[in-house]
Amino acid sequence: MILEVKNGYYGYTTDNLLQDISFTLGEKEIMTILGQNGIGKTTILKCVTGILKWRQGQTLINGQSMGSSREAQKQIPIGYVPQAHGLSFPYTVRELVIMGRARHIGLFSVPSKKDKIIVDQAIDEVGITSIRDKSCTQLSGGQLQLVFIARALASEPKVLVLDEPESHLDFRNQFIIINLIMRLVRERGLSCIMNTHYPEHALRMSHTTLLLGQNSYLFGRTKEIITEKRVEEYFGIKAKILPVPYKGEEIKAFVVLDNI
Ligand SMILES: Nc1ncnc2c1ncn2[C@@H]1O[C@H](COP(=O)(O)OP(=O)(O)OP(=O)(O)O)[C@@H](O)[C@H]1O
Repeated sequence: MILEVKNGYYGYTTDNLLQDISFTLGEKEIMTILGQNGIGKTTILKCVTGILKWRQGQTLINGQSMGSSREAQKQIPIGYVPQAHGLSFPYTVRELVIMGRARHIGLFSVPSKKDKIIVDQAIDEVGITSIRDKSCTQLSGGQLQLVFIARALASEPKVLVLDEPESHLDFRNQFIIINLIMRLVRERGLSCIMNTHYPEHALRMSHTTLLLGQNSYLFGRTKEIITEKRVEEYFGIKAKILPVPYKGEEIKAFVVLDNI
């Protein structure tokens, strides 16, 4: 196990938004977090990455508390990909990705040759070399999402944390992002935590799922968590989940029947 959250509580007011959240993330595992708008998915990611501090409970990295051990953070660096909104400052793609090297570059230093190689590798890995000198203000939503993923990769993370990376993208681009994340886990050996609004994406790509409800949550193997009954209970949606054989594997098709 590479990362663990133990009994996490968080609230923006005196009330707790998140209560007693616990889960584990294994090596080369993808975990998805599902739940309705405003339920607390982004807040969980911010607490996991240390942007927000758990009110109670903790994030453990390799068994060590992340808050108290800088060594643990160095051993298992976390790359964060926030929800991609448009940028108002016209950085080029390469300039934005170089920002991912911030923790490796001294305060008054300039990027080294090694930094630049790692940045170009990250740009290449997500397939945006042809636009690397373009201004980020001129990119499509899908391209900008790839730039944010490249920026996180440039930090050489062991764990990638992504906030709804496929939201606001068209059908094909959603799938390109999903495939990219699955490839990064397979080939780079990363582990990944990802928020999504799509149960079918969770079924397709994740090993484990945290299903967040108003005052409760479920965590476990994705195929055991995302069932027709749970989708009805947590989303108010009647759906069928059907097995579809493809390339020697079984993909789960998700068919929405009705809302209730
Ligand atoms: N900085 C903040 N200060 C006060 N309340 C906040 C803050 N950020 C988020 N909230 C509130 O906390 C709740 C959870 O927000 P969060 O963004 O974690 O939800 P989410 O599940 O990620 O939503 P979505 O699916 O719409 O992105 C919401 O009611 C939101 O309004």
